[in-house]
Amino acid sequence: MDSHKIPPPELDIENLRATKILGKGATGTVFLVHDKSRDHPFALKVVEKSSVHHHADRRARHEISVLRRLSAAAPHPFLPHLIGSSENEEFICWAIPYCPGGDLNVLRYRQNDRVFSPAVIRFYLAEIICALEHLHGQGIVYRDLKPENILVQQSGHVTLTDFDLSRELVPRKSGNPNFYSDPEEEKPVKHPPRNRKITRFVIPRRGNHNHAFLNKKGLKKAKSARVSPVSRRNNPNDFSTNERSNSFVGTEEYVAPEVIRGDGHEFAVDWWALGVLCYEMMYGATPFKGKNRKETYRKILLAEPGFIGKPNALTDLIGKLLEKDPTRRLGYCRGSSEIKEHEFFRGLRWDLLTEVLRPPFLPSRDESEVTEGGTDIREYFQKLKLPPSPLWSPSLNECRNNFSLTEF
Ligand SMILES: Nc1ncnc2c1ncn2[C@@H]1O[C@H](COP(=O)(O)OP(=O)(O)OP(=O)(O)O)[C@@H](O)[C@H]1O
Repeated sequence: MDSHKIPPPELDIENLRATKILGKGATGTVFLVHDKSRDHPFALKVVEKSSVHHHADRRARHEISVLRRLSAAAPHPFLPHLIGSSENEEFICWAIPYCPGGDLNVLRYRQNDRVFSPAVIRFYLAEIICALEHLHGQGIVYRDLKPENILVQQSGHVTLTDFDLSRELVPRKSGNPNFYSDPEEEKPVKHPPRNRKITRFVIPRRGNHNHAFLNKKGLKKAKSARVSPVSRRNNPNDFSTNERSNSFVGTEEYVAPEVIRGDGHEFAVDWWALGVLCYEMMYGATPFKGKNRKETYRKILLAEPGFIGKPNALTDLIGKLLEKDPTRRLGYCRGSSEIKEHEFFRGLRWDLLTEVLRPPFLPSRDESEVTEGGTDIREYFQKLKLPPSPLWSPSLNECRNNFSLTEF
C-alpha cells in the first residue's frame, strides 16, 4: 500500500515536548518539538485560537489543507509535508519537518557583504523554481515568496514554508486554458480596504515580561528576517523598527504590480517575487523599497530596477522577471520551463538537483538530535498569560531555562 495515501496522524499535544522556539510569526509560534513515538524532532506550528490576529484560525486551517494536499502525493523534495495536525478548544497545531539551517535571510546576513555569490544564487533559485513549478502544477499560487520563507533543510537543500497566503486557482471556464482564476477572489482588489490591512508585524502582544523575553532571548531575532536590510545594516541589534510588513496581498516589497493595480493573482506574481528575491540575494536590498508603503508601491508600479556594473545573465534574468506587465513576464506563457531555459541556468542538470550532496551551506548537526527534555506546550502558553510580576516572573525564568533560544 502506498504510504503517502495514509492520512497524516492526529498529533497528541500531551505527548509533545518543545525544546526550542524556532520562530514567531504574526499568527503562530513555531517550536522544535519531539514526541515519544518518533525518532526525530520536528517543527510544530501552534496557533492560539484566542489570537488577537484576525482570521488566525481560518489561515491556520487553510495552511493545513494546503500541506495536506502537498502530502497526498509523493512529497516534493523542496516542499514540506504534513507530519500530523491537531485541534482542540485552545489551539490549532501542525507538524512539518524541521529545517535546522534557518532561512535564506539569516543565511545572507552571515555572508561577507551580506550577498550571495552568483553560483549560490543559481543553486537556491533552481530549487525554488522547482518548488514553485510543483505548486503551480497543483493549481496553487504561493503569493508569499521572500527569503524568510525559504528554509534550509539538514541536507542543505531548501524548503518553502508558510502557505497561509497561498491560493488555489481554478482554470477559467472560458478563454485560454492556461489562465486561472481565484475562486475566492474573482473580483479584483482595487486597493486594500483599511479593515483588511492585515499587517503582519511581529507585535509582542501581552505583558511586559514577554516583551523583555522576546527581545532578550531572541524570539524577535528568529523573526529578524523581516527587518529591512538597510535598517539592519545601520543597527544590527535593533529589531524593533522597520520590520517587513505583510499584508493580505503579501510582503510589500515583494508584491507584484498587477496585485497593487488589482488586476489579479495569477501564477506570474510568484515569478515577479522570484525576481525581487534574486535581486535581494545579489545586492542585499530589494529593488523597489520606498520610505513608506505608498512610495514602495509607486516604485513597484513605475520604477525600473537599478543594476550595478555590467549587464550579465543574472541581471538579464532579473530584468525579465521584473517585467511590470505580467503577460510579458518570463514564466507567463510556459511557466517554469521558460525560466529554466534562461541563459543563467545554462548547463544546470535540473534532474540531478536533489543529488547535489554538497549544497552551498550545510547546517551543523546539533539540536536536531535532541529528543529529551523540553516543555509542555500548553504550559508554555499558560505561563505567558500570567500577569507580569515586578519581582519575579515565573514564565520568564522558566522559559529561559527550558528553551535554548540560540540562533540557528
Ligand atoms: N520547519 C521549520 N523548521 C525550522 N524553522 C521553522 C520551520 N517553520 C517555521 N520556522 C521558523 O518560524 C518562523 C515563523 O514561521 P512561519 O513563517 O511559518 O510563521 P507565520 O506565523 O506564518 O509567519 P508569517 O508572519 O510569515 O505568516 C520562520 O520564519 C522560521 O524562522
